[in-house]
Amino acid sequence: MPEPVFDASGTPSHMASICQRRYTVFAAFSLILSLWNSCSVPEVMCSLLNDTNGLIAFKNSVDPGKGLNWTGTDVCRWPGIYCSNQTMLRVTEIRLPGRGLYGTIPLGSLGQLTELRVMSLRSNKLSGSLPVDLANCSFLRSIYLQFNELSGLLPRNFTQWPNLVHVDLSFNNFSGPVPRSIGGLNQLKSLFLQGNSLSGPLPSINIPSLTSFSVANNNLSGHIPNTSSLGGFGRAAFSGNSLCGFPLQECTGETNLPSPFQSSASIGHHRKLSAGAIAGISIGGFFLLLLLSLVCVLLCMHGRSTKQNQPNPYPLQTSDTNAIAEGGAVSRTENITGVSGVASSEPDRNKLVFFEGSRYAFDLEDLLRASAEVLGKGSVGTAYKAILENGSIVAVKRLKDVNIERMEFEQQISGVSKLKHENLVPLIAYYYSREEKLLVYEYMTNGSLSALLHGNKGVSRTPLDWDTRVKIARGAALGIDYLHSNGITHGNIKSSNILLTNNYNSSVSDYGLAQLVSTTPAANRTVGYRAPEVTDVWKVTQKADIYSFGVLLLELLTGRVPSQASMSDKGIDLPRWVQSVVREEWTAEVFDIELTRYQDIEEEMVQMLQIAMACVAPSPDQRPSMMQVVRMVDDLSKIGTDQPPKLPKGT
Ligand SMILES: Nc1ncnc2c1ncn2[C@@H]1O[C@H](COP(=O)(O)OP(=O)(O)OP(=O)(O)O)[C@@H](O)[C@H]1O
Repeated sequence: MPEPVFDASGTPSHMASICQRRYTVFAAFSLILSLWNSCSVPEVMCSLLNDTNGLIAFKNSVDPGKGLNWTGTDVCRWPGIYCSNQTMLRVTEIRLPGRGLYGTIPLGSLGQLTELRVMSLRSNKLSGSLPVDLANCSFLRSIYLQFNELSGLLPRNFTQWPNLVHVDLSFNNFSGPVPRSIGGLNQLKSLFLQGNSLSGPLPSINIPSLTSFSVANNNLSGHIPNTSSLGGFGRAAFSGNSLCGFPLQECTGETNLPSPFQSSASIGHHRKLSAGAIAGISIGGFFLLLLLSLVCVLLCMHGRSTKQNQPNPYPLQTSDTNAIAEGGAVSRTENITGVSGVASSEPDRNKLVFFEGSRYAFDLEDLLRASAEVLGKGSVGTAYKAILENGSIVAVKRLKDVNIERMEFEQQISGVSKLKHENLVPLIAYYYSREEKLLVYEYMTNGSLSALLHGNKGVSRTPLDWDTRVKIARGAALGIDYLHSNGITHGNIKSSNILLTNNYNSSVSDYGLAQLVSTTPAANRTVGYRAPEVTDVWKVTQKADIYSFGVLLLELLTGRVPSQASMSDKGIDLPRWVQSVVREEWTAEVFDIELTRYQDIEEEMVQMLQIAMACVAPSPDQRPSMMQVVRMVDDLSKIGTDQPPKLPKGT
């Protein structure tokens, strides 16, 4: 029975047990070496020496910056190395995610850890191919090597690790075929190979235990094998390849048929092209290019003259980046709304209706003169950031497809305007005309939680620390609880609808819109947050909101994007994935790599995970109410007490 990673106090439990039964194996490293050389000691000691030597070889190769603080003679005390007394204190786990490891895993290193169960080296910069002697680690259950720069072929014979349960090799540079032998891993629960350069057909994988799977964004081609275990995974698991068949589009003609023979045939054909043919193609290509350039130049010249003569009434819709780059005020006839100062025939076309207690003082004219940039396009319309001449900044949501009469619109919006809470984005004003419906909100300076978590993954990224994540979760929970206690269902809880101020106070946006735009088709709404019982996206219950909030908590904990409706899907089914993870011994693997830098947060993270899992319970009745969620988050965060902030490790 595998041990849990954390015990009740949040301390790694195997570490605790190891500490109890730890014995000093060797007095000094020199002694280790002399023992190794003579090897007249019992076999277990030799094996332990192999572990030590293997780890030293690994460190020497991948830790040039000497970031691994592996000192002392007892490998079981080295950070990231775990032993088990069940295996006579042999190394059973190596967990070094995000430790800046760099270089290749050499032969004679990890391949010496013959009792290894868990190899977690994700999010490093490991490169080169996997050493063949990893075959010696025949007890391996979990391999996490995602987000490295590993390359070469995948091991041909995966059945050399018959106990494998979790394999994540995603986001590396592996090439060549997906080995058929994977199909023989009958305990496998998760297989992630997405984001590599794997090619050829997808072999038949029929493993009943498989619950998580992706081969997206490789170069695979041909039919998706029609097996019962692959049939349950959505399109996103296969997208970004040249695959066809369920759940992607049907295979048509020869183009989608398994390709190894086709491609080798066509390569052969290319090789046989004569020099004359090549010259002909080159000359033809040159003239075609010349012709295309000419057409482009003519089109550009024509475009410019048209622009000068005819003002575009919707500049931000058609050329967002130009509008931002030009940065100028939008003129009266070229404005956010598209409402020309002279075009509308409605008597109160200029009326921007402010709600009671608004601290803003501007009218439609001012809004039309504001400079604007597109914040994003959502399912109900486009959102703009508008900077008014008096310096005020507001967010303007230009609703599309609102087909209700003025009176009904005003009634609905007046109800929405009465919802006032520090964790709701304040609605300031609205505008209604036959052509345009606008909602004006307070602008939230720190953008959305989605952008904060998933945007800017470059070196300039500021990590989102644990306390801030808890603060954001709590604010969002309070906002949703306020809506629920007023009988309102949000219907679209997701990270792009949680907006943040400078101090990371979080507010819920887009509340009360479901009623306004009920006629809008909602095909492109995000599905990753949708509760399983919801079949009509506009008819959601408060319990479905709680499910969505649970997914949002999982997003905060894992840093992963929940699966999207769109085909450019980077996400996964978060509740399903996390469930499969926590059933195993590797709870620690779910947490965002960014969080591993902070001290003393394991217990809180595990508690937050429990709250999230309660929220995403498949049955609505089993989910807590939002008020209970707020209480649980409060218990966990103890916000307002004198808790010191969580510091990065090593400080
Ligand atoms: N008041 C605001 N302050 C700052 N940014 C905002 C504001 N309102 C919306 N945004 C940002 O504008 C973008 C578009 O928002 P919008 O609500 O129109 O679409 P969405 O949230 O992406 O999708 P959906 O329509 O399904 O809610 C999002 O990135 C959102 O974070």
